[in-house]
Amino acid sequence: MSEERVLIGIIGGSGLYALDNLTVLRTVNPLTPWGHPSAPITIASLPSGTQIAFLARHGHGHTIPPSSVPSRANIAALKSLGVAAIISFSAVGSLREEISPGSFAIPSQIIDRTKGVRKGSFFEDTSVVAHAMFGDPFSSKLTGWLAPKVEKALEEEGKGKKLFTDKTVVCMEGPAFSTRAESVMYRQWGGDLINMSVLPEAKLAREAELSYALICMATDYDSWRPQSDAVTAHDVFQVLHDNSATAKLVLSKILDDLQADLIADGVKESLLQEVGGMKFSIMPRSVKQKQEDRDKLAYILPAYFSDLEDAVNFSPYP
Ligand SMILES: CSC[C@H]1O[C@H](OP(=O)(O)O)[C@H](O)[C@@H]1O
Ligand SMILES: Nc1ncnc2[nH]cnc12
Repeated sequence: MSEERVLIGIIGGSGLYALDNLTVLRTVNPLTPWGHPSAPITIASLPSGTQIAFLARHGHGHTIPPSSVPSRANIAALKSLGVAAIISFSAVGSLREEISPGSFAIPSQIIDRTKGVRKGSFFEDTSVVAHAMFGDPFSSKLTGWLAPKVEKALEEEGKGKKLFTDKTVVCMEGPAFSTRAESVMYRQWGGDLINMSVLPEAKLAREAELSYALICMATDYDSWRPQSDAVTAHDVFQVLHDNSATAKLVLSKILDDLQADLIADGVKESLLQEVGGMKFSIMPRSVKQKQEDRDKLAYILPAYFSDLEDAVNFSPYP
């Protein structure tokens, strides 16, 4: 398959609305069966020629609150462009003293504290039932690949920012921040970080068989520290700017390597381990499944739902 396919998707969260020093090739705004993404997606090229797709989760100008992010359209749109791996960024609160604001973290687990108001599955409202495997909600191969590279990039930046791995992120509904009691409770539950964005994004990436990793940038200590004021949006904004500069630097140092490893022979067994993962998650075909629903799902999973011959030849691998 052509190396020009856009394999890497970047989702920018609060404070990360665009990437610098890239050549913008075009912007696209695919109309998916779940609507348009949060914002037009920028297809940009690194100096090496590596192309990436960048999407601002909250829209340009940050107009979309966490509960209203069109995550299904976002993931479906990235998949439609040929993206195979997503690196998603999130501004998070820290639930641990050692994860000071400015620190970076790549979590391995999620605790779901959203309230059921977000559409959380591509299969919702269809006649097709599926249960994605989600015990390990992030791509362990992609997070394992990222960790040493991000750590090295942070060291090279020289600002003393640390990277934490194997952490648990609590995803709350918002938009108000947690109460002090909730914040203390999340710590007791084993939460290390807190945001409002990783769900259903991570679940949808899994359903679309995309490798997905989250890079968290701590902006505050949430509200569990008895001696400190409870978090405010102002606290978050103060740290966002510096964090997003670091995120851009990290990306500039790792994207070419990621592209190379995604297209390297044999890597499909590792970095893209999610491909094929839905095979045993979807209930067997039944006459009760509506054709229109199968057609809709073919947008993200052509290998299982497209009745066209093309589907046989569709390769999710680069
Ligand atoms: C601006 S504070 C709360 C807001 O920030 C985080 O956004 P994102 O994950 O997109 O960086 C958090 O999840 C909340 O949506
Ligand atoms: N304390 C916090 N709670 C939820 N989301 C956040 N994003 C940044 N800080 C946060």
